[in-house]
Amino acid sequence: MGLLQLLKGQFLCHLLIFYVFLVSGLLVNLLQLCTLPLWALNRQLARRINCRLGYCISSQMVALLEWWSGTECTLYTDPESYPRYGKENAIVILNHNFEIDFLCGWTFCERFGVLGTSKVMAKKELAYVPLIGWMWYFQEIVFCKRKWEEDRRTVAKSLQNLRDYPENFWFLLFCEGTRFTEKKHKISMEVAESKGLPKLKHHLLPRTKGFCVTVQNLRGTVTAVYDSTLNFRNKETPTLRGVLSGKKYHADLYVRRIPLDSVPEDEAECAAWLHKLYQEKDTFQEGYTQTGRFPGPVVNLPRQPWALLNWLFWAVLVLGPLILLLLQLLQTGSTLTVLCSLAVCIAVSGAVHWMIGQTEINRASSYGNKQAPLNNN
Ligand SMILES: CC/C=C\C/C=C\C/C=C\C/C=C\C/C=C\C/C=C\CCC(=O)SCCNC(=O)CCNC(=O)[C@H](O)C(C)(C)COP(=O)(O)OP(=O)(O)OC[C@H]1O[C@@H](n2cnc3c(N)ncnc32)[C@H](O)[C@@H]1OP(=O)(O)O
Ligand SMILES: CCCCCCCCCCCCCCCC(=O)OC[C@@H](O)COP(=O)(O)O
Repeated sequence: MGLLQLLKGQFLCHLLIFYVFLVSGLLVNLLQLCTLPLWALNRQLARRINCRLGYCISSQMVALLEWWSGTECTLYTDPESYPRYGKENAIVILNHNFEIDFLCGWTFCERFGVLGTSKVMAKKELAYVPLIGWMWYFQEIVFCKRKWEEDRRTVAKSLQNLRDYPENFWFLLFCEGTRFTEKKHKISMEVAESKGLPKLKHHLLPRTKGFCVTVQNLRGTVTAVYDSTLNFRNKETPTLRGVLSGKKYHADLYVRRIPLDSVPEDEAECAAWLHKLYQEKDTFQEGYTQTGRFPGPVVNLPRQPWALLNWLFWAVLVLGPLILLLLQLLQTGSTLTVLCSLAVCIAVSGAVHWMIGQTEINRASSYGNKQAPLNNN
């Protein structure tokens, strides 16, 4: 093991990375808060500023994946569709099997220049995650409670807001609604059976309402659906803790561009269209399991330096004062101040632990663990 690899496993390094993330993230959140009056004066400018501020936070996680862990991301897609990526508004549909799938999604956003504007239909609980959740508020992320009676109005309203968004965006939907577990899979396949739908091997049965309401509200704004299927080489199950410890993974993403015009307008037909899409996705996953690759040619997509440069900028800005403070502490600090500093370190590492915990499947919600009543329209 090289020295660098040894360093990457050290707790102190993790603490420093998280310190930069935490302090810069709080500064960015504060700047975002300062843009509040601007929303009333010039909404489009406020949005553009918040995209860039949000980028300062999310790209740190991308830098962690691309530059710290060295994870490689390979894109399988049709070369004719490729030039459109990042140059149009799109709804992205992704399987939800991995703890870092959102991070791989962000990496692709970064490579196509839409990281700052990337959107997702996220569970409401994530709105309260410090830094990321707060940043999302200013990025006009669509939150749902996964209770259709409550979501149908709020989700449609948030989607309507995106209709005059000033920059190209990708709107991510994990239609399965929750991460894949064996138990959730078994239950959702019982639902599939009761609805007379074919069983899926690698996916949960998709929840169709969020997709249909998205298509309804973003028709005319979004031009395509990017049907994306993610998998990792060597049957790896990547984790954010692994990434933080410098473990290198290899992600493969298969993307099909489907013009939005070919998605039916009628709700029942739209739902049936989505079920059929998931049956096809299941075939691609099965193919990957058998052959270790997706169909279609590979597009070479090198990582960009911007995420790393952004991290270096914030590191210089916030680590400088920390080093000065620590030196002062060593020279003049009483036992009490040294103990207080230790307590701060422990609090910071507790915060890391809690935030990373949000990504862990073994701490996933119980959503999908029991059959919701059928026909809850
Ligand atoms: C070129 C490169 C391309 C791509 C790059 C890839 C990606 C990059 C893109 C963007 C990146 C952006 C951001 C990423 C960063 C971070 C994201 C991180 C995390 C956020 C993700 C989440 O939080 S996921 C959870 C929240 N989201 C969702 O749930 C969305 C999907 N859900 C829905 O659509 C739901 O319908 C709903 C939420 C709108 C409403 O929920 P509710 O529970 O009320 O659902 P339903 O009404 O749909 O449920 C009842 C129907 O479901 C049937 N049923 C009952 N039990 C089950 C069961 N166990 N399993 C399946 N189905 C079940 C029931 O029969 C009802 O059926 P109907 O036929 O009546 O609908
Ligand atoms: C650069 C330093 C990085 C330090 C680590 C910071 C960690 C912050 C991570 C917080 C990001 C949280 C995003 C989690 C997304 C996610 O995976 O949500 C799951 C939901 O879809 C479904 O939830 P569930 O029903 O529970 O499966």
